[in-house]
Amino acid sequence: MSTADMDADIDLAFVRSLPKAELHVHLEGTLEPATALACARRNGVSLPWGSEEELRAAYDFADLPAFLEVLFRVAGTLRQRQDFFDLAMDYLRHVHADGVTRAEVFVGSQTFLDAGVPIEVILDGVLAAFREAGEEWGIDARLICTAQRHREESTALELLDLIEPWREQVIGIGMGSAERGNPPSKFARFFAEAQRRGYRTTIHAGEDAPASYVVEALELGVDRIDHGVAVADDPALIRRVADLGVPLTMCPLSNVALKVVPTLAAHPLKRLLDAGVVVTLNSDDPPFFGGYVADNYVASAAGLGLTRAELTRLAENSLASCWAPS
Ligand SMILES: Nc1ncnc2[nH]cnc12
Ligand SMILES: [Zn+2]
Repeated sequence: MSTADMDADIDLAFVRSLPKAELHVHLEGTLEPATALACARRNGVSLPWGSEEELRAAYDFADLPAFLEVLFRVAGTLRQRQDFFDLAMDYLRHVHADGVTRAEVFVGSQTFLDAGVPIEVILDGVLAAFREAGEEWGIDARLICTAQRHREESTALELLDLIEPWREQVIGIGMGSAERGNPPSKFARFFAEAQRRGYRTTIHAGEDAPASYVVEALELGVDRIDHGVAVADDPALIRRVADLGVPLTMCPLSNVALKVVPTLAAHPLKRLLDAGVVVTLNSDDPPFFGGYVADNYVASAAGLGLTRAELTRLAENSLASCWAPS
């Protein structure tokens, strides 16, 4: 069998056999439609979708803001410690089967705090699941607390104070939500304060906004960039990101679903990988975008003609880019 033939049959089993880290996944974005509806019933939360079919039909997004509207609504069904525990266990069970040995998971607490859920219900539920999954499956799951950039910087700083009692159990601070109009520089004090407190930092940049947002993110001294698709538009920035070795946590299925790129074949991840950028593959919000982390590897391989060697490199990059002490 020629090398080309061997690479043509890349399948889920091969991808799952590669040890890998998932570095870009939002816990609330792992909520499956059936679970969301069950949580809504149990917690007395009303949703505009009455059935799983109706909810799945809503997963057709014009862009990032349209997706965020649905995500925040669906995430609002999570209210109890058990909801957070079960959600984290379900996600970790799935990605353990995908070959994930380390998961660094975003939790966007502000959505839940708005609904009156106490911070300890969120964090203790999630952290208990991380411990149990570690004991049960040997997976190393860690928590990254994220702030939402559509809010004022003061609210992000308040979040840092709120999570202070969990400082030793939170490995990093991130930032998501509506990118355009909310540039990284808006949160300069927040990221400086997070770094002063000893956290690693990461920020969504260059997903729904131009390369200049990634430049601003680099100025904040973040350790990783989430997405970074727009890096590909600027040759000087490609070189800079490659030279700095700042990893990009890319999410190809998310980028297609949110119309960041028209098709997987048009995704710049292979071009960036070829240019020496530390590219990693991740799922973002798996049930919303049609796939978990291994599905992102398989779909990218099919769309871009990635070889087994390239997929192996992407998996190796993910482990090298995680925040475990080396
Ligand atoms: N793709 C994404 N971009 C920004 N914020 C998010 N929150 C969850 N998914 C997100
Ligand atoms: Zn994301």
